[in-house]
Amino acid sequence: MFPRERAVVAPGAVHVPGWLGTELRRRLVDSCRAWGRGPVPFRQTALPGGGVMSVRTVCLGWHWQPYRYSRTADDVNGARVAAFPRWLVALGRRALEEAYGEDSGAGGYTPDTALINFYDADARMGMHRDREERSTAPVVSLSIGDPCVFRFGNTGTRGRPWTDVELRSGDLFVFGGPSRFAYHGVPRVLAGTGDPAAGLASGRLNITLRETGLTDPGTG
Ligand SMILES: O=C(O)CCC(=O)C(=O)O
Ligand SMILES: [Fe+2]
Repeated sequence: MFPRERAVVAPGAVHVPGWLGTELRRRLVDSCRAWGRGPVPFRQTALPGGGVMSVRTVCLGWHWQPYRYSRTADDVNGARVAAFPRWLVALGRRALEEAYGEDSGAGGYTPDTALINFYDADARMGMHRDREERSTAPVVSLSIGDPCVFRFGNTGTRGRPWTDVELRSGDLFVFGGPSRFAYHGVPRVLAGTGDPAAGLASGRLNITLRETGLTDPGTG
């Protein structure tokens, strides 16, 4: 086993292998299970073209649906999504500091939404940009469970050039700065055993933390 090296995949896009220890992975798995019990369950997102995403998703703070955020999960059960917890803000700040260093402005990072995606062995995610946010703050991505191929492209087109990165359990990937609005996707999940030590028997969890830049109507 060779230690995997941290890598700057594109300007502002940093991969830090094995960043999450067992305790945090376990806490995240437990928390994701609890969030999936309500107020809004995991759902396969319906796309405007009639398709359905293969991943199962639940959101915190703000609910994402193609292609906007709202406080209530209008395409699921209409409930207001669970609050975005303070400890995830702190984790997001630590992640930015890890990726970009001490003077990265991580202290001002205040993610207010998380998209939690569960991939079974056949799930994937097409090339897309995270662009419903009204903030240019970085996206912090945490992976737990089965490895996957994460395809990180460019800001101009869905196509090449791109770099394929294997994301494994515990890996951190941050994309900000010139890479914030780059295309990316998950062409495949690699056969694996989940992460039994973290309490995930199979599949892959990915959690992205983001700043929406949104405020509730009437609150400023
Ligand atoms: O699963 C991943 O690693 C990426 C997820 C993603 O791109 C998204 O939720 O927008
Ligand atoms: Fe994304």
